[in-house]
Amino acid sequence: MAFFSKLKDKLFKSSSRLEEGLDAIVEDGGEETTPDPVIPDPEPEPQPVPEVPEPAPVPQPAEPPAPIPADPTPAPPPPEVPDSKGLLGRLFTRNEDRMVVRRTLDDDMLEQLEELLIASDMGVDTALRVTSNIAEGRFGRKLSTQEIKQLLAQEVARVMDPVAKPMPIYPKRPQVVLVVGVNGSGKTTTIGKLASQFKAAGKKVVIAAGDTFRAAAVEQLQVWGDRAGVPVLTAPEGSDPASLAFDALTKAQNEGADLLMIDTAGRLQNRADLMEELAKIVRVIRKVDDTAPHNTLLVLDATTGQNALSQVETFRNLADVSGLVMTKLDGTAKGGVLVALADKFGLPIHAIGVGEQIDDLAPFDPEEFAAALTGLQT
Ligand SMILES: Nc1nc2c(ncn2[C@@H]2O[C@H](COP(=O)(O)OP(=O)(O)OP(=O)(O)O)[C@@H](O)[C@H]2O)c(=O)[nH]1
Repeated sequence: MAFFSKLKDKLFKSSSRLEEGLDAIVEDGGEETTPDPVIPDPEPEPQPVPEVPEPAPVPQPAEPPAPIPADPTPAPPPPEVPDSKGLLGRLFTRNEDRMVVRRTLDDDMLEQLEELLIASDMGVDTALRVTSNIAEGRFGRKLSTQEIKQLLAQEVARVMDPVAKPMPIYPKRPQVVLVVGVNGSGKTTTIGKLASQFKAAGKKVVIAAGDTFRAAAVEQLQVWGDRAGVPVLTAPEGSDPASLAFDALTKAQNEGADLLMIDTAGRLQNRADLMEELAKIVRVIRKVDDTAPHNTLLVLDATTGQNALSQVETFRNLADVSGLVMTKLDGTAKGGVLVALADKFGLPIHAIGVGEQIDDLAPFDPEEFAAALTGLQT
C-alpha cells in the first residue's frame, strides 16, 4: 500500500473527528445550495465507457479510389447511447441533483471552528491563528464542508512546511545521534526503525543501549537491533550510561561506523538526575569528539496530546534538542498536536511513526499530513 493511503487510513481517528465536527458546524445554520462550481467533487469511480467505433481511415492519395459498390450494404447503426445525456450528462445530472450545504462564515461559525480545532489538540494559539487566516477575505462568504477542509488543510500545511526536514546527515563519521524522550514514548522502536532505514541506505550503524537502569529496555533494544541487522552495545545493569556512550563512540570510530545512535533513559520523575545523566553523556562523548552529539532527537508520543508540548519544554531544558520524531500517530485522535508543536517551537520534525512494524516510520510530509488530518480527499 502506498504510504500516503496508509497514513490516511491510519490517521482516520484524527480526520474523522475533525470531519464530523466540520460537518456539524456547517449543517448548524447552513442551507442547501447547488454544488460549488469551483471545487469539484472527488473523482468518480471509473465507469465502463461505451466503445466508440474507430474513426474511418483517411484515404491515402496514392491509393486508387475504392470502387463504389453498386448496391452498398446499409451502414451499421450508430452505437447505442444508453440515454440521451450520455455518461457526462448523467454525471452532471447527478451533481445537479446533489445539493451541498453551505454556511455563511460569521463570528459564530468561526468560534465553533476554533473550538473544534482546540478539541483536536491544535492548541489555543494555533487554533486562533488558523481560523483567523481562514476567515481573512472570506468573512460573509458561504462555505461548504469540503471548502473548509481545503482551506484548513492549506493552513495546516503552511504551518508545517517550515519544520518538515529530514534528519540532517553530516560528513562527520561517526555521526552521533542522541535519542531522548520519556519512557514509553517510542525511543527504542524509533531507533530500530531508523537503524533499519540507514542500514538499507548503505550506512554502517551502531546502537548504544544507554538506558542501563532497565534490563527490559536493553533487551528490547537488542531485539530491534537484530531486526535491523545492527549491533547493539550494552553495559551491565545499573552501570554508568556515560561510560557506555564513551566506549560505544570509541568502538564506532575504530570500526569506521557512519552513525552511532545512543538510547537514553526517560525517567522524568527525577528531572535533576536525568538532566545530570544527559549532561554527563554529552560531556563524556565530547572527550572523543568535541562536535558530538550531532543530533539530539526528541521522541514524542502523539497519544499524549497536549502533554507533548510540555515534554518539549522540559527536554529543551535538559538537552539541546535538534529535532523531533512523533510516534503513534496511527490510531489516535490527537494528531493535531503536531500542528501546535510546529507552530509553537518550530523544531524540525524529522519523521513520524505510524505503527509498530519496522517500516512504519516515514519522513514528515506536510501536505500529506494536512490532507490526512483534515480528511481531505485528494
Ligand atoms: N501504534 C504505534 N505504536 C508504537 C509506535 N512507536 C512505538 N510504539 C509502541 O509503543 C510502545 C513503547 O515503545 P518503546 O519503543 O519501547 O518506547 P521507549 O521510549 O523506548 O520506552 P522505554 O523502553 O520504556 O524507555 C511499544 O509497545 C511500541 O511498540 C508507533 O508509531 N505506533
